[in-house]
Amino acid sequence: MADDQLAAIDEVVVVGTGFVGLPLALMLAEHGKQVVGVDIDENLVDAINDQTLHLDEEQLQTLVESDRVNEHLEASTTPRTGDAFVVSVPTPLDEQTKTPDLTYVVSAVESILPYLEAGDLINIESTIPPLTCERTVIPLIEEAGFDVGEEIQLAHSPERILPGNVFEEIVHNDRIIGGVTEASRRRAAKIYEPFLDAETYYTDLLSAELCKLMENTFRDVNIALANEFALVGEQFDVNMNEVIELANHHPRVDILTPGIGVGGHCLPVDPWFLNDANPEQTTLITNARRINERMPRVAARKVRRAVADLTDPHILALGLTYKPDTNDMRNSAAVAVADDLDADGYSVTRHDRYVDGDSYSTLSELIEREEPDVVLQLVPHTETVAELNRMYSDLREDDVQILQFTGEDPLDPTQHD
Ligand SMILES: NC(=O)c1ccc[n+]([C@@H]2O[C@H](COP(=O)([O-])OP(=O)(O)OC[C@H]3O[C@@H](n4cnc5c(N)ncnc54)[C@H](O)[C@@H]3O)[C@@H](O)[C@H]2O)c1
Ligand SMILES: CC(=O)N[C@@H]1[C@@H](OP(=O)(O)OP(=O)(O)OC[C@H]2O[C@@H](n3ccc(=O)[nH]c3=O)[C@H](O)[C@@H]2O)O[C@H](CO)[C@@H](O)[C@@H]1O
Repeated sequence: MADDQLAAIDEVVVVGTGFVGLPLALMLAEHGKQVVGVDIDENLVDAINDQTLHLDEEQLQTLVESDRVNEHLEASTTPRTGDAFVVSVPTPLDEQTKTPDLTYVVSAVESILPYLEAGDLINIESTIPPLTCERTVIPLIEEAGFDVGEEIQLAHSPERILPGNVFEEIVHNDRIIGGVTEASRRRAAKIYEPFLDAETYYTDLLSAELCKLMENTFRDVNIALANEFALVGEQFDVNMNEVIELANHHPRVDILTPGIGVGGHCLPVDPWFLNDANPEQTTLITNARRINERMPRVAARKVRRAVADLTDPHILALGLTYKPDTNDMRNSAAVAVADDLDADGYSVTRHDRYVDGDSYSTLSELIEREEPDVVLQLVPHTETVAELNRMYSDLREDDVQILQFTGEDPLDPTQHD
């Protein structure tokens, strides 16, 4: 079937309006689609409808406040009918068993079923384990009496946006669309057509599921390699970042940056989905995970060593997010480092202006209030780094030790004393 013979997509129901679903809903509404954003979080639904959301990317915030978006986007706690349903709900990891938790996907698909009509499209954007569409999603739709592929089109287009650069990436990242049929994937592409300025690649459902998991596993394993290099470097007392930079001058070498650990919603989670699918063949992947999970303990050890000469130091920990210039604390290595020091009996006070808003006005005011012996910068938020830079000499005069995991070697807190 030629693309122009596929039924139009005018009304889109986005189920799960969090980090992934909301930007899509905003983009579609801005481009004139009639969008219903469904979420079980009533506060979020109200905030979307009242336009009182605060997003940390300027262009997304502009969309939240746009009249056009307001006219075309309505949030609701229950689905409605529509031409296409996009599922963007969480797919967390059961921390005990390291297995995927599909309960949100199941309840989201179940919530759509009463509103489904022959001719509709369901597109899963959530990151899902291999064969989730075939073994979980398709049976749910078929139990509701629909023939998947004939009456209901099904696609999986995993989201690839990078937190911190969502507006740019939602438009310019190439899209992978797996479909149960050719018509399903081509029709799913129509969802993105209004704003996508990138290539679309078509495949089957399973390949799309695997592709997303492989992308994040690739990054996680490569960060683990950088971290392992940093651990090797420890014994030689060399700055491994400099060595990595030298190695990266090789035309086929591109080593990533070692750090205090790998956080976020995706990299610490998705590799386990592959492990769950095939435990025997994923030993490199799980070893890499374990290395990355170990890094906060390594970082805490470095801090302990750096403050060993101080008696009962009061440590002011700055930065609690999983990476700089975001307010997202999910699986944050910085929190794990602070927890480790806490558990060891250190007095640690934590602050992150990206997370706790106006808990302090200026860093100097906070330092005056807390009177720390050590300022430990765990996350290099641009603003915090600039503030600390300005305060170096004053802090040194007051005998405050400054440790920053942003120095030349990210695993060795640069000491200014
Ligand atoms: N955060 C990222 O960087 C990112 C990037 C790419 C892909 N992903 C994947 O996208 C999916 C969503 O992640 P996220 O970061 O947007 O999560 P999120 O927690 O920010 O948002 C998910 C939303 O779904 C809502 N929800 C849960 N169950 C629901 C239901 N049954 N019906 C309606 N709403 C429901 C929640 O209330 C929440 O608002 C996950 O599979 C994730 O792995 C995330
Ligand atoms: C393949 C890929 O790119 N996927 C991205 C990723 O987004 P993310 O924000 O989770 O990714 P990162 O920015 O890599 O950060 C993760 C953690 O790794 C630490 N880190 C990073 C680089 C490094 O050299 N050394 C490090 O130590 C960093 O501090 C942080 O804690 O998953 C999203 C959801 O699936 C994707 O959509 C998105 O495309």
